[in-house]
This record gives sequence, C-alpha cells and structure tokens, in this order.
Amino acid sequence: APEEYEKKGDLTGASILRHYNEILVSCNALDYHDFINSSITLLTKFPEVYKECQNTWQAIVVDEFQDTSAMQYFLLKLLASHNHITIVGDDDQSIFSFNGADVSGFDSFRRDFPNHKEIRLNKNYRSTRAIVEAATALIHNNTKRCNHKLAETDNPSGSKITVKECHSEDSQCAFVIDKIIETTSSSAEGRDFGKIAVLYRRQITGKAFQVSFRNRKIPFNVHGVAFYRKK
Ligand SMILES: Nc1ncnc2c1ncn2[C@@H]1O[C@H](COP(=O)(O)OP(=O)(O)OP(=O)(O)O)[C@@H](O)[C@H]1O
Repeated sequence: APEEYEKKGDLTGASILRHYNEILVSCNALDYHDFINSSITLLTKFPEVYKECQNTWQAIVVDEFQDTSAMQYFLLKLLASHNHITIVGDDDQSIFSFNGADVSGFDSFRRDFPNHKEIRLNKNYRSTRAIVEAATALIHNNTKRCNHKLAETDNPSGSKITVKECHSEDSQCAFVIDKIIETTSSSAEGRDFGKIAVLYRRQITGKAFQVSFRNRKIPFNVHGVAFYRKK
C-alpha cells in the first residue's frame, strides 16, 4: 500500500503506487495482486462466501510451489482448511523472488500442515549426467539453501557443456549462428535446422537472433513473443 512506502520514506514509490491505484479504480479494474488480495478479503470478511467456497475445491494441487508469495500462501491456507492439499516444488528453482516469492514457504507449509507426508524426488530423468552434475555443482554455491539435495540420474553422460563468454549481444549471436552452421553442415542428410533450439531469457535477445537468422538465411520458428512476423 502507498502508506507503507511513505512510512519507509519512499515518497516517489508511494506517489507512483497511489496514481496506479487511481488508474485501476477509474477503469474499474483489478490487477493480479488485487485478485489474490480481494479473494482474501472476500473469504475472511464474509463468512457466508467462505462457507460457500469451502466445498468447491475438494482437493488442491500446487505446482512450482517455490514461487508462491506470502499473500498467495495465505489464500492457499484459507482454501485448504480441509487439509486436502498437495504441493510440488523445488527451492533451487525459485525465480519469482522479485514478485514476493519466498522459499521459506516450504517451512511454513511443514509448520501449517503438520500431518503432511514428504516425498523427495531426487532422480532426474530429464537431463544428461553432465548437465545434472554441472547444475548440482553450481547450486552448491547458493548461500540461501536450507539443505543440499543429492540429485542423481541413470542417464548417460552426454556431451560436455561448453560455456562461452561473449562481450556483446552481437558477438553472442554470431557465435551461436556460426555454431549452428558448423553443426548442420557436418550432417550427411543435409541441413536439419529443426533439431536446434536457441533458448534466451530476454525478448530483446530474441530480436537480435531473429535479425541474424534472416540475414544468414536460417529458417526459424519463434515460440513465445516474436519481434517480427515471419515472412
Ligand atoms: N519415472 C520416470 N521414468 C521415466 N521418465 C520420467 C519419469 N518421471 C519423469 N520422467 C521424464 O522426465 C522429464 C521431466 O519430468 P517432469 O516434467 O515430471 O519433471 P518436473 O520435476 O516436474 O520438472 P520441473 O522441475 O521442470 O517442474 C519428462 O520428460 C518426463 O517424461
């Protein structure tokens, strides 16, 4: 709330938030946080609504629980008062801390649902041994972990991982495209670009790739938001 920002001395933040809330009200709109917040208000301030909803969700399953914020967890607790709840998650994969997600949610769950049964899924079926070992080594550097898990796999080692540091988006793009050309030209059945995927984190990086693919006449599909429509 704007008042909380004011209390912290952040007058600019308070003013932006106040203005934003006014715009929402003028459009008669709710944002994602309001959905959760308003649901909590409805369920806590109106017992008849709570009573009606109580039997609507007889069992609840939450995936990616590590990305649950305190407010979402509060709502979850209200809805799961029947204790028919299963959560699935991995605290090493938390990516929503900017949105208030807090991995201590697992501890809260253990405390709030004391009759829970915990099942550890340590075996990785998805990745090669090289990837599982590299990821495990990297994750061991995390400082905010409660317990270090032992990930294992029966999968073969697979190819070695190459880490390439580039100094600009352009040189990164050029490196990846050279690699694609090199890999596909060594194939006996002709170029098969369909077996190659480029993953990127930011939309802007996708733009650079799409421009380069066009220039180098590499056919491509974009899954997610494309910067340019394919011709
Ligand atoms: N018991 C199993 N035997 C064989 N393959 C499996 C088994 N369990 C999962 N897999 C395979 O491993 C891959 C990942 O499985 P899944 O998506 O269920 O994992 P996850 O832990 O939910 O992943 P994430 O961490 O992304 O949420 C899938 O390709 C799936 O087919």
